[in-house]
Amino acid sequence: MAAPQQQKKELKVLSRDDVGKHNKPGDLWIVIDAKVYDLSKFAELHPGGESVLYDEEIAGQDATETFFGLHLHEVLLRPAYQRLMIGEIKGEESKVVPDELGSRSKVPYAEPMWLTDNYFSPYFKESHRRLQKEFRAYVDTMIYEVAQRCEANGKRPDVELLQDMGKKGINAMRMGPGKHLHGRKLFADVKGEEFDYFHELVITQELVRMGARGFGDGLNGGMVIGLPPVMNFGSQKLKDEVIEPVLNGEKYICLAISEAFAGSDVMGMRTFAQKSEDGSHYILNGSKKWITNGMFADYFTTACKTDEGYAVLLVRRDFGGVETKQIRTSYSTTAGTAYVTFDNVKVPADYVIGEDGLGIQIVLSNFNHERWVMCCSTIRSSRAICEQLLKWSAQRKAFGKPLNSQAVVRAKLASIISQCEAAQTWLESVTYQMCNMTYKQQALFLAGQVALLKSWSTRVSHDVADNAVNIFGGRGLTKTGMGRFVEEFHRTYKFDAVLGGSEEILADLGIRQALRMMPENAKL
Ligand code: HEM
Repeated sequence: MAAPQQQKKELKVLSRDDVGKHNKPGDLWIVIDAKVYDLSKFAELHPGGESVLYDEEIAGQDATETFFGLHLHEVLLRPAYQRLMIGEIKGEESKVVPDELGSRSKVPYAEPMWLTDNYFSPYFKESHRRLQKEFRAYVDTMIYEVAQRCEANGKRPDVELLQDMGKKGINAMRMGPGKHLHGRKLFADVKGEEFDYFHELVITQELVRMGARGFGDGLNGGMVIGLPPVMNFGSQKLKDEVIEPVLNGEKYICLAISEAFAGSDVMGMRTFAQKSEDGSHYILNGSKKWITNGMFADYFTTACKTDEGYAVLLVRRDFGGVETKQIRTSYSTTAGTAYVTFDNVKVPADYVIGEDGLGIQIVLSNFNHERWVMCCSTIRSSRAICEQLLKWSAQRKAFGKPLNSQAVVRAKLASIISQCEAAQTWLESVTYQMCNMTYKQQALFLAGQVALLKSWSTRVSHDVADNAVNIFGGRGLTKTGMGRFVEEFHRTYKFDAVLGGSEEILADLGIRQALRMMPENAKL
């Protein structure tokens, strides 16, 4: 996960004896990793308290080991704390060097195998690798800080950022391969005609490394699931009105399917659209719940019942009668999760997406891809937590030894790392199938695979989150400091286990699909 970078500044060259003379209140220096910090004024502001700094093993001494047992290295890189650095110890070099922005981690298993030195992959070609490299640099330099800020203050992601992503073709790439990319200028000079699901996997997996789950969904999560019905089934008029403004970041869209009355059982929905006698419009009434980006969406891709069965309507906020209320979920309000009510909304008949009566097919056609995107993200987020654990268990000492010297800790690491590797390998194999199948074939042959993969991936996340908190201890339950990524993951991994079909429903779907395909001669 990226962090601010070290700034260059002129430092005094000092000896340990020089430092040792500054060891009391009002005159306090310490050494951390061969650098000298003047904490004289900071001591009383120190979030960990003043007294710990005056301990005789800390004040005027080398506090490296103690410091790294209690803080993330990024603390030292914050500009406010960089100013405390006044010197360096003569003849000594700092050992802890932060990863360059955009670089790959050298921690084993921190990157998927295809991205790790000395390993090979049949799937990822030069353009995937170029995209990964350039997009990681973009995420680290342009998105990371915004993500942390919005995750904390709950405000929607910066419109300027979404528009910049629009200009660079990133929003369009997040919609997956297709004609919408042909001839379009894309990020990292990827050719639209060559863009495949592995490019999309790269973008999705790079985005979630930030560890800010609410922000990740706020960052046009609604577009990823709400725009495909318009792109795949909408009339030319709707496509012309909606697609480009949404991809440019000028307008926002969300998918409004789930209700207080119906979650995974979409057919149980109650929102109803009554067609007018002259057929010119519908009157829509009902409510939708847990609608990602609903708070700031201009368009709502809305599933509802009609006299024909089910339909999907494109509802514009400015039709009137649409109200959105913020739902406070366990992740940040930056995702704009809304409770949406439609109160006698007059929807022109040409805002039906596809045909009235075919709503369920449209809704279902979107699910496979949506679930696959969730697999990409939950599997990569789990890996990012494994990286935190590998680092923490090497850095933290308990009972006089690093945590990783305990066999029980190593056994936990072995179990969750193996699961992450297996999940990524399955994901890449499914992705390869997607690259070689039509959308229809995917629905036929991969719905079960994707359902099982998603169901299992979130079981893996569950195991990772559970073990991560146990290894991090209280810090894994703390929103600031060393365990903040673990705390955030533990609080939010369940979103993937529930959204897009809950774990149990999807596991069952996977098996029902398999049973349907059982050969006749294998049935008793
Ligand atoms: C440049 C020097 C230091 C800076 C800038 C600094 C900064 C911080 C910050 C920002 C926190 C809040 C938690 C976090 O964000 O990680 C914290 C907590 C803490 N610090 Fe420091 N600190 C420094 C040195 C030290 C030293 C030398 C000690 C040695 C005892 C220490 C002991 C603690 C403790 C015990 C906590 C509470 C940790 C917890 O709740 O888990 N700090 N410090």
